[in-house]
Amino acid sequence: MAEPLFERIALVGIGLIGSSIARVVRREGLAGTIAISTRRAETLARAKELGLGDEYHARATDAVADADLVIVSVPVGASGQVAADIAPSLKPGAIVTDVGSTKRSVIEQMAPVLPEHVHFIPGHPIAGTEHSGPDAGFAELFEGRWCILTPLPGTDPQAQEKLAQFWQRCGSKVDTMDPEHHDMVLAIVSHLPHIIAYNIVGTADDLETVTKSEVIKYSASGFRDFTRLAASDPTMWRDVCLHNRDAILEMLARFMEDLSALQRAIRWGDGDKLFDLFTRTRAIRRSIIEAGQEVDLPDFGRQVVIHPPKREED
Ligand SMILES: NC(=O)C1=CN([C@@H]2O[C@H](COP(=O)(O)OP(=O)(O)OC[C@H]3O[C@@H](n4cnc5c(N)ncnc54)[C@H](O)[C@@H]3O)[C@@H](O)[C@H]2O)C=CC1
Ligand SMILES: O=C(O)C(=O)Cc1ccc(O)cc1
Repeated sequence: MAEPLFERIALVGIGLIGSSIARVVRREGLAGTIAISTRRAETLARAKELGLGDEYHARATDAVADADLVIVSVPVGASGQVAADIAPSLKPGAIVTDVGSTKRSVIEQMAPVLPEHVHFIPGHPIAGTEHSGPDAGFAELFEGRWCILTPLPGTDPQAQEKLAQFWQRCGSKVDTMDPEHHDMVLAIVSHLPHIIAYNIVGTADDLETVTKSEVIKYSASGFRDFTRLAASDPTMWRDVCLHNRDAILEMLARFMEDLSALQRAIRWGDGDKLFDLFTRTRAIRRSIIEAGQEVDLPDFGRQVVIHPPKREED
């Protein structure tokens, strides 16, 4: 087993992401000690039952005391409160990071309350599922997935390099990005798809002419894919919507304009327009597969079917 990267890692929040980190840290021997803390006593007890760490603390201050790396894995709306709680107990020189799906808001909440003597380096593993809680995590979650760091100006390059190494040893590829740009990119590739999924499943649920049992019975795979996303954690996604408001509204405006154009093409029978758009979007799917970015979700055993190129006359 390689040398641990950190003497003591503290995990604040032990849901899907926190528990996946705990599992991979244990598997790869990345920490001398894993100290866990979370808000609810039952979740902490479950983490202990699952043997996710070495120490379990009701108070986050006790978990982070003397930690070299602190990872905050809570819904983004709780980041400021957690940062304020742990601030007085952080060791000088410790690296403090997070995994939140939005970055500008997390920085605005955490940076002002963290002491100057720690290295605060925000992060976001682009890896997850629709499940939540400590039972949902798995050590392979980050394998081959990107982790984006959004360091603040003046960040210590050695601390940044050490955090990048940490994520690489968890199996991730690491990129750095400006927080505003991160929030724009994620708004289109992750936040909007979830919002659209919540919306379409809600629309189906509200229909009077098609019954709920018909929706369940006849749901084609397209609709089923939406129901997976729409089963994601409500607290987490409420917070993402509220904390990446501007970028999401910008992308939603673009989306609705394009949807109106699509609606017009359908209304006026503009087959060429529909065909052109569908051809262009199909190429994006191919690029994702070629770039090796398609994920096989272990709990679904979903297989990727790559269709042969479509003939002109089809
Ligand atoms: N679920 C996903 O697919 C992904 C989630 N993320 C981000 O990771 C973070 C955590 O998400 P999950 O692990 O999925 O959520 P989760 O719901 O599975 O776990 C959240 C954890 O935070 C704790 N918590 C909640 N409020 C707290 C508070 N005020 N103080 C202390 N602990 C608190 C909960 O007890 C739980 O242990 C979120 O910021 C989310 O945006 C990032 C990538 C993927
Ligand atoms: O389950 C899915 O399809 C996801 O998109 C997971 C996910 C959710 C939130 C993130 O910030 C990153 C990844």
